[in-house]
Amino acid sequence: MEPILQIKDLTKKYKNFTLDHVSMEIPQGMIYGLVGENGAGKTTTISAILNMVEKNEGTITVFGRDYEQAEREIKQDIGVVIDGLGPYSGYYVKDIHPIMKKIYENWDRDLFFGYLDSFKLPLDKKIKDLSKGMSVKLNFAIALSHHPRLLILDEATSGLDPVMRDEILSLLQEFVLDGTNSVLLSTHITSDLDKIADYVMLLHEGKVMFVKTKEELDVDFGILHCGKDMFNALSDEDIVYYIKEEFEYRVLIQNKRELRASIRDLAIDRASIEDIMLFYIRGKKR
Ligand SMILES: Nc1ncnc2c1ncn2[C@@H]1O[C@H](COP(=O)(O)OP(=O)(O)OP(=O)(O)O)[C@@H](O)[C@H]1O
Repeated sequence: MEPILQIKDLTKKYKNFTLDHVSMEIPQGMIYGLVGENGAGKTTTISAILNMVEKNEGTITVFGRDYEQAEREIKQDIGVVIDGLGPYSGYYVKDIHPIMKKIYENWDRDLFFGYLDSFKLPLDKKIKDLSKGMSVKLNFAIALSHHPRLLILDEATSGLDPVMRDEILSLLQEFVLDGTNSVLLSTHITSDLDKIADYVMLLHEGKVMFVKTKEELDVDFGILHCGKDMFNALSDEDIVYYIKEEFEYRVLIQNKRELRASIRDLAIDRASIEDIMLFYIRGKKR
């Protein structure tokens, strides 16, 4: 099956920052999470995909077509939640329908009003008077109501309370359920990715630190707390990164299962995406 999105060697140079040869492939039916510290390059990646900033190098293929050459057609099949609804702030919620109908060939009136209803969004409220959560929900309703095949979200769930976030995460899982749609989302809230991501890419200072399936992260990685003797007994291949604390070593290990089988009574904790990210950014290589 053709990937929904394919990026090869995407490079964008700013004065003090380079997004450095980022490549990614999002298969159909997958949720792909982009994580990294502030300034890692997540928004730059998404902006370059959407041709909102000019890239220096690289190719971007969406639905099998070169993005630059077929941007108008491709955009008809992409739903985007990347910033607020600034340009529409003076409009009422109900005004969005006639505007979007002109933009999207597949705009689905019933679907849109269905979302407004299920999100309990008031039709007669001005967009600038919506709460943060309400405007995020409206943004999602807009992004989904033209039957896109790819959703691109930049920090879309930050600022939402846990109940609303959960609702949105369920919506995303539903969106990819038929196996043909995909989602690319960047977030600081790594626990969201623990819940729903199929793939995770960690960006650090413009570079890709890793791309792993969620299953690989769960099955391979673990955190071992140990003393010096045990640390010295580990092989270099087992240690991804380590952090030396005052009284112990904290070690991000890979090959969790093999290690458990070969060394008895080893206490290995589960590594969340946040743990893994911290080790990759703050940890040391042996
Ligand atoms: N227009 C610009 N001109 C110069 N530098 C820029 C520009 N836009 C972004 N940058 C720089 O690029 C780097 C990456 O920024 P980017 O917004 O992509 O990071 P991010 O991972 O999305 O961060 P955050 O999590 O804080 O949103 C930063 O150092 C930022 O200052």
